[in-house]
Order: sequence, then structure tokens, then C-alpha cells
Amino acid sequence: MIVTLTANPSLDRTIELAAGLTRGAVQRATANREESGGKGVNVCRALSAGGAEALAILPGNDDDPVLTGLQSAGVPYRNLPIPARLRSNVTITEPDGTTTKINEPGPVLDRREADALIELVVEKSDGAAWLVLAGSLPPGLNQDFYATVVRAVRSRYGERSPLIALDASEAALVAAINEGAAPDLLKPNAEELSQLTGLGEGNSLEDNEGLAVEAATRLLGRGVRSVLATLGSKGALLVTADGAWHAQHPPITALSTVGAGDSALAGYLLAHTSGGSAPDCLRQAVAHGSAAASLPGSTVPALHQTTPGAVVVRALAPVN
Ligand SMILES: Nc1ncnc2c1ncn2[C@@H]1O[C@H](COP(=O)(O)OP(=O)(O)O)[C@@H](O)[C@H]1O
Ligand SMILES: O=P(O)(O)OC[C@H]1O[C@](O)(COP(=O)(O)O)[C@@H](O)[C@@H]1O
Repeated sequence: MIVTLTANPSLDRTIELAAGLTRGAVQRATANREESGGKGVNVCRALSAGGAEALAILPGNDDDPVLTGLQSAGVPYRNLPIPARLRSNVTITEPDGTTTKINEPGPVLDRREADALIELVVEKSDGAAWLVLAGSLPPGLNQDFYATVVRAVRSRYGERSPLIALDASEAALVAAINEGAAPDLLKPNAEELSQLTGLGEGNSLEDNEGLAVEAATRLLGRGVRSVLATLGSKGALLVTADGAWHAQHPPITALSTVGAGDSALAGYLLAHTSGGSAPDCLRQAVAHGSAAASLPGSTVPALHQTTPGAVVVRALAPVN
């Protein structure tokens, strides 16, 4: 069983434009989609599509569109009821492949709700192989929320604790690492690698493999056991104490990269829970990421839609 926690789920709306986006103008959309989203929700959707036993934990009322969407898609979830409606995140896609994302802050969670969410995660983590902590934190939660969740799970289960995977950004990511979350797997993209290490800026590490490996290696010294660093169209790196690898899929036509990182994490976990080696896990991560990027909106791929055989994996020299 793989459990995912999404403290700030979203209804993902994707709006397609037939022309470039013009600020200040009225433009007509040619298509629109709505999907239940948020990072842990997407990971759970992709794991379920890959045949794994998975459970998404999230706040939200039973009649919230995010939850009814999961129900009709047959994705297993457990929700903590909250009075407010969950957020909507909007992605605007242009014909040249440019995507603009606007993410809302989400509803405020109070202290009691935060504690209840942690208790639900602890309860459902019993016997789980992995616990995935993913996405931004809604207003009201302390930035060290993820470190608090990890402490609660590890102190309840000790050596039986699930492995922890973390995919967050900005202050919540930095606080998780600084406050000792020590994840077994960290899934930063290029920008998040820079936020944690100060190396590179924006997404410049996508084009600087050597510096990206150095950044990932520095994180091993901060309690992280493995770093799966995704580099957009440049594939991904896996850096562990045992070695470093790069993997890339042949070029694809990217329709929407929303959810590509979440699918990449799910691909890694699917291979890991099937007993795959480190390079096998990286290969399936990139196969899942590129398949997700070639699908519309935040659609996650089924296993048969991924092409791991096309992914080229290279062993890299470790950084000392
Ligand atoms: N434009 C693209 N072309 C091909 N593959 C892509 C593209 N964007 C993302 N991917 C695939 O999805 C994975 C995750 O994408 P990335 O943008 O790095 O993550 P995130 O969505 O977390 O920012 C990449 O490692 C890659 O396999
Ligand atoms: O919690 P955040 O950082 O606002 O991100 C939430 C958004 O990220 C997504 O999970 C997509 O993430 P990725 O593109 O990184 O895979 C969307 O479903 C959601 O709208």
C-alpha cells in the first residue's frame, strides 16, 4: 500500500486557447477540462492507473468536486471533512506549448484540522510501504508541517515506518529539510533544487547537468537518502549514496506538463515496489513523466501508455 497526503488539493482547470495569451484582452477558449488534482492526489491517481494499491488522504467535504471526481474515477481516498470548498488551479495552454499556471492559496485549515489530518495519516500509514507527502501547504498550516507529520509517523511505527517520499516547494520544502524530515526520496524539479541549495536560479539547472548533480549530492548530506531530480524536457537524475544516473526519453510532443512531475514520482514508486533497481526506478519515472506530458490537462498515464524501453539511462560519475 502507498499512502499519499495532499494537504492542499485542487480542482485543476485547463483552458485551451487557439492563439497566444494576451494580457488585458477577452479571449475565447477552444476547450476546457476539469480534473481532481494536487500533487499527492495525482500521484495516487497514477499509482492506481499503474495497478498499485494506493490511498489518497486529503481534506475536503464529501460533495466537493475534487472528491466527487475521485469517486467517479474509482480512485481510493479518505477525506477529513472541512467546512470550506477546496481551491481551483487554472492552467492556460497556448498553441506553441506555453502553459501558464495560476494556483490559488486554498482554504484555511485551523489547528484542530491540522492535528486531525496528521492523525488520519498516522492511522492509515500502518503497514504502508511508502508515505508520499506532496504539494503546497494551505494557509493556517505551519511551514514545518511535513517534518511534524514525519515525526508523528516515525515515532508511532519505529522500524515499521513507511518509507517517506517528499515533493514540495519553496518555504514548506526548505522547512521540511531543515527541520529533519529526512525523506527516503525527495522529488525536486530544477527550480526546487535551486531553492534548497542556492545553486542555479529559476529552472537553469535543467540545462546544467553537472551543477544539478552537485546540488542533489549536497542534499544527501542533509538527511535525504535519494534525490529524484526532474529536469523537464531534459529528463531526470537519480542521486543516491550508491551512485548517480541520468535518464531521458526521446523527444515527445508535449500537450500539457501539468502533473508530469507527479506521474514521474508515481513511476519511480511503481518500479520500486516491484523490486526494481535504482536505474529501473529512474527509467520508469522518466517513462511516466514523458507519457504524462504528452497527454492533455493533468491526465496521468496507464502503464501501457508508457515506453520505458525508449528511455536511455546513463551512469554518471559521482561528485565528491
Ligand atoms: N516538455 C517536456 N518534454 C518531455 N518530457 C517532459 C517535459 N516536461 C516534463 N517532462 C517529463 O516529466 C518529468 C517531470 O517534469 P518536470 O517539469 O521536471 O516536473 P514538475 O512537474 O514537478 O515541475 C520530467 O522528468 C520528464 O520526464
Ligand atoms: O500544491 P501546489 O504547489 O500549488 O501545486 C498544485 C498543482 O500541482 C499539480 O499537482 C501538478 O504538479 P506537477 O506539474 O508538478 O506534477 C496540479 O495538479 C496542482 O494544481
